[in-house]
Amino acid sequence: MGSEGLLWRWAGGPGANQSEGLRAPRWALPAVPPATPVMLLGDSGVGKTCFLLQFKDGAFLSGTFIATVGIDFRNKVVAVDGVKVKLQIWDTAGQERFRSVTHAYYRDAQALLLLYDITSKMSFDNIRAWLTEIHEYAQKDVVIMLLGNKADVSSERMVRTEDGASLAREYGVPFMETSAKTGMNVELAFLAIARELKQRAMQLPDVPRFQIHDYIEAQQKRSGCCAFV
Ligand SMILES: Nc1nc2c(ncn2[C@@H]2O[C@H](COP(=O)(O)OP(=O)(O)OP(=O)(O)O)[C@@H](O)[C@H]2O)c(=O)[nH]1
Repeated sequence: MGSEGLLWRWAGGPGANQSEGLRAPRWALPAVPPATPVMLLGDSGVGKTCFLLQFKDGAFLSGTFIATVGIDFRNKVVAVDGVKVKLQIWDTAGQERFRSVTHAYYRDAQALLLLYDITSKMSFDNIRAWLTEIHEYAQKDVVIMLLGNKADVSSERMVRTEDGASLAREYGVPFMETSAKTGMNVELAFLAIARELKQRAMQLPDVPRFQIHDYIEAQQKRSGCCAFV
């Protein structure tokens, strides 16, 4: 699959400081995009790459599972109330052996989509460990959303929707079940994040704060789909 590129600290990832790390030849440096970094996290196999590809290209690659190596990224521009927000979405490797690579990117991320697989109890049980890591490495005010992916495979469900919702409530983060295969709630997850980040950036003292939970619930009601926030 064509990738927009592996992300290197010197190669202009958002927040990347070019005095850090390796120096690349001038021709190899992409322009630094004015993009908002969003990171996909979760165990290997929960569907992070598919989730990103569904959002970016509206496609789902079934069949062979090719684990991500290190970290990869794609850009997508979304419109929030007529204002363009460029998301740079980092697809991280869920495998333990790449953890030290992904840790290096946490602090630059403005939003984190944390996925588990509703057919894998272990991926759900590991969410607490992921949240501990997030609190250790990410910015204090990073936007976090919990997503129970593969909701299309209901016959193999091992994690109840209520359990996902309850864990999200415990940590005070919004929650949705999603499917990278059917596209269910994929765009909504990114739009809610983009809206939250845009509102934060433009927050005026007298204007009430944007409520991401309310936004997701309203959008779900409008589409007649399944809100669990
Ligand atoms: N049915 C179904 N299968 C999915 C869904 N999302 C991903 N898959 C499948 O799950 C497997 C793993 O998907 P990936 O997107 O590669 O998983 P990942 O989280 O990126 O894995 P790492 O790169 O190792 O971290 C693949 O075989 C996908 O086809 C989904 O929403 N529904």
